[in-house]
Amino acid sequence: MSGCLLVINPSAGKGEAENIQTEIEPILAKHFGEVTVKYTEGEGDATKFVDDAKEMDAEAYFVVGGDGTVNEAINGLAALDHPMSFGFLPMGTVNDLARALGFPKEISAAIKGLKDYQLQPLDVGKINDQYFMNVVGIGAIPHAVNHTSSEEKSNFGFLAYLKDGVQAAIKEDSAYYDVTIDGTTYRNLKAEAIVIGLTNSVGGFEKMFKQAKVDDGKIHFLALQGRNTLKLVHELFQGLINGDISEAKDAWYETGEQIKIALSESQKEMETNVDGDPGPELPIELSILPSKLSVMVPKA
Ligand SMILES: Nc1ncnc2c1ncn2[C@@H]1O[C@H](COP(=O)(O)OP(=O)(O)OP(=O)(O)O)[C@@H](O)[C@H]1O
Repeated sequence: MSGCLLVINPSAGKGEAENIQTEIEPILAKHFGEVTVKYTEGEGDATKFVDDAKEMDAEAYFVVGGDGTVNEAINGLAALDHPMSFGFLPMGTVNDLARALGFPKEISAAIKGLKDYQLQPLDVGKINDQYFMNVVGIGAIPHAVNHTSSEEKSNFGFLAYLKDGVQAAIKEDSAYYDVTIDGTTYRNLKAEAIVIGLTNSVGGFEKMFKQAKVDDGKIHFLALQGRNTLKLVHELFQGLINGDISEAKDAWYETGEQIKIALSESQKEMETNVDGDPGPELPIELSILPSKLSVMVPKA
């Protein structure tokens, strides 16, 4: 095993991703030897290119792009029995995984830090037949995210659109769920929104699951119940709730390794959002692949 496949999404990071190539390529060459560069052209390329890396017997697969590109890369790597080392430079607007891994905020500092990286084990989540690295949302929040254009998001800011979207969606999206966590089934759980996370950074907010570690082998499950959901969402995202989320009124927090979620009988369809993009409709089955990947983390 040697060499590195460097995959660049030229549309990420306001067109800056291409310029990054000249800076990162020599660093990767020093670590892994020969570097082969590929540019993505559209959806799914960062997943497909993992096959090329496997054929090359590459030691590392490195992507430059936003969370969408990182999620695609993870979908390719997690399907391998023995994935090669994974690296990335966060060029998106949210960069949840980089936040969770404690990357420096400045991209130049992240590049510098990769001269002397460390390999961090990383859990990967599975939802039905796809993989996720960070978050699955169900109910009011994904409804708001899935139905808001990116212009609206950047014009009004994340919290503003979330607030409006959640407010509108809560009226119609309060639903009853059957949830099975590690073999125990809870029936007719009423919830306005469900958030499932693997790391402490959800949608750019770093205090949602304070105690979550990227390699704790756990899925963190939070159901928000009651009329105060909107207030609770706000407080959680702002980190206003002290201590454990499980102490919060109207919130039900659990962790598990296998989680099934279905709508209780005869209800309408319910959509999900997976790592920021629309995901499968319910029912869903989630599981955790503990320390499935080894990810390059820049040294501070
Ligand atoms: N050459 C290209 N031109 C335009 N779009 C591309 C190209 N290559 C990949 N894409 C698209 O870019 C998307 C991923 O973008 P990116 O990595 O910036 O993630 P993101 O989720 O938009 O990030 P964020 O929301 O954090 O800014 C994929 O959906 C893919 O279809």
